[in-house]
Amino acid sequence: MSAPTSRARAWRGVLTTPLGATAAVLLALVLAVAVLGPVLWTQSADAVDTGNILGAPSGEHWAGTDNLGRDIVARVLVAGRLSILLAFAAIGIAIGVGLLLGSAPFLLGNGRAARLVSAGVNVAVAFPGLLLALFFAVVFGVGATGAVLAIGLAGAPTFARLTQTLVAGLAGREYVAAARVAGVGRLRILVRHVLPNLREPLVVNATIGAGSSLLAFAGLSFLGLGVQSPSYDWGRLLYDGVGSLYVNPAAALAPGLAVLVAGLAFNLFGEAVAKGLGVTELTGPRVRRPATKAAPEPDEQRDHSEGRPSADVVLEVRDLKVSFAGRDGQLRPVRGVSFSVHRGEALGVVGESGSGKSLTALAVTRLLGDDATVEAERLRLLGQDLLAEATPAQRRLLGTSLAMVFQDPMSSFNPTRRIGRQLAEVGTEHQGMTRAEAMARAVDRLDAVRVSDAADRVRQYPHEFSGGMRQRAMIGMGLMGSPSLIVADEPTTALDVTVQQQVLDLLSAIRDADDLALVLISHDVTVVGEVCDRVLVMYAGRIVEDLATADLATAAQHPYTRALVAAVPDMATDVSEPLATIPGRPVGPADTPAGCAYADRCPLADVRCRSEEPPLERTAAGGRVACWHPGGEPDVVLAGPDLRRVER
Ligand SMILES: Nc1ncnc2c1ncn2[C@@H]1O[C@H](COP(=O)(O)OP(=O)(O)OP(=O)(O)O)[C@@H](O)[C@H]1O
Repeated sequence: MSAPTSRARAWRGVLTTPLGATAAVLLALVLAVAVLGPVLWTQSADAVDTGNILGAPSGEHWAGTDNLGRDIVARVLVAGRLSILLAFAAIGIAIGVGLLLGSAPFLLGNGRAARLVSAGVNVAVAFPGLLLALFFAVVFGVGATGAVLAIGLAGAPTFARLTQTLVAGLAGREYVAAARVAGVGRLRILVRHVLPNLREPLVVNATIGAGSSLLAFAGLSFLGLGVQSPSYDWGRLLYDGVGSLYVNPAAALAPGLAVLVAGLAFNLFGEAVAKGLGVTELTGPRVRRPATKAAPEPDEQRDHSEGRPSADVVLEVRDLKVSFAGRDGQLRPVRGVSFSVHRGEALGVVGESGSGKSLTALAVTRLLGDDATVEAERLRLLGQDLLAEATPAQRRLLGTSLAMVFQDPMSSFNPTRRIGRQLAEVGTEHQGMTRAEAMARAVDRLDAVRVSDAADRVRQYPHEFSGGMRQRAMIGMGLMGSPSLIVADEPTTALDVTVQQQVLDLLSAIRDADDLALVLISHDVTVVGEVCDRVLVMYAGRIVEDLATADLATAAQHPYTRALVAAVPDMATDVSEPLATIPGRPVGPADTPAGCAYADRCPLADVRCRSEEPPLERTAAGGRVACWHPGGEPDVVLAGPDLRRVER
């Protein structure tokens, strides 16, 4: 139970700082007055004394009396409850409307309607809050209800903007992506995975907002637009007190002081909590088919394993391109990638950072954001066209046939939900299971991925799992359905070496047991060599070589593949010598040259390499290579740190 404990510790930390302790005491006092005020002092607050009208402060009446001789201090104490309730109601409206508007872009799928809502919120945020409140106060009429609605609605844009920012941040988290892959609808993702994570920033901001609402009420009541007689809040008392300012200034001062103290208490407490808990937030891709179908299929578009029966094909990718609108024109980090993966096959994708491995995987799993344009001649999973708009059937197919394993097992799970419930969601969403059945399946799947004491573990939160266990649980989540394909993007990079091996062994075992297809993305040739049958080597958004893993060490044709392999130290590496590295830096999508993208780093490059891009052509060994000098002897420079460090 370390979550509640660490949370409790954080709260204790908040309360033991001078600022936190002062704010907490002040807030407790204010709330105590709100609760007890009307019970203890209503009688004296209502006691009319016509013999002491507008009396000056005295021992009996510390702040004097009002125009009916009633005790000002007692009235201020009684007014606390209404003032605070009104502020809470207004903040409730602001949060409710803010949540609706702020989550709308996520629910609307970031299309035109979503952009319209965002633009509306941005305009409203730019509008001065008090002016908005005045506008609404006039619209809703004079009185407490009008003031609550006015202040609530005027505060909504700020909360909408906050929610929008927080939701956008959480929408990029891997557990949200995992839920999307699992086909969970946007509304459900919002309710289950996104909103629970907004609790803390929202509570902190609501606390601060309550302080500001108190001030806003005082402002409206002061203008005569708030609470009307005979009811009274602090603002109303202020309004009445100002009328007799020259006779008894304390009549205005006392409610003013109450607003100040209560506002300060809420604001300080909110700030202290934000500081203590580390809350810093205060206050599907466009899929397009190519316009014209490429005429005859070039050799480049056919891949290595085309001889195999088509019924075996799990994933088929032809001429996949991913582009983004850059400041200086379009960027295309994936420039025409074609491959197929068959049942039972493990395909590795290697290449240095920025070569387009992850974008390729994300395009296949339809997890790219709205800013990406995906084009492909063909993109099919189990024969289903992934380029078509996602129908419920397609979402189900993606949810049950495709499992995605991400790099960081911590961010792959929603930290606020128990592991078991997160796994079980796949069962209840896609397989029509009851909660109990899905939970039983979750236990079984955790067992299958070798998580010990699975029956107990399902009740734990992600942070109670070790890194390796979380990654195994993530794989278990993929196995809740009956996947035909597992896409694992750097699944071991965040783990230590011994745990890495366990996860790789597990992936291999699962593939063997269920005859699954596996796409394993890694910058580490050794990892891929260990698990995969076939390797795609990517460079600057293209496949530069496609070969059997067995050929990696001895029969690679492309100088880049050879350099990658040569850069991996083995038992024969002389430890007194610097480790091999590839000279130069990989080219980015903005500076891809006209000829071969690797030419600047290639020891074999000649004039042709620098002017003409080599096509991906079939090799005698049955692979594919894109090089004008395949098989030429590369001259690997021995210097510098190892490849992994060069890449990062
Ligand atoms: N949203 C984006 N907008 C513009 N460029 C992008 C975007 N996402 C990725 N890129 C660029 O696309 C290129 C390929 O990125 P990708 O993440 O696929 O590389 P990678 O081979 O997986 O590298 P890594 O191992 O570091 O994850 C990079 O140069 C990256 O900067």
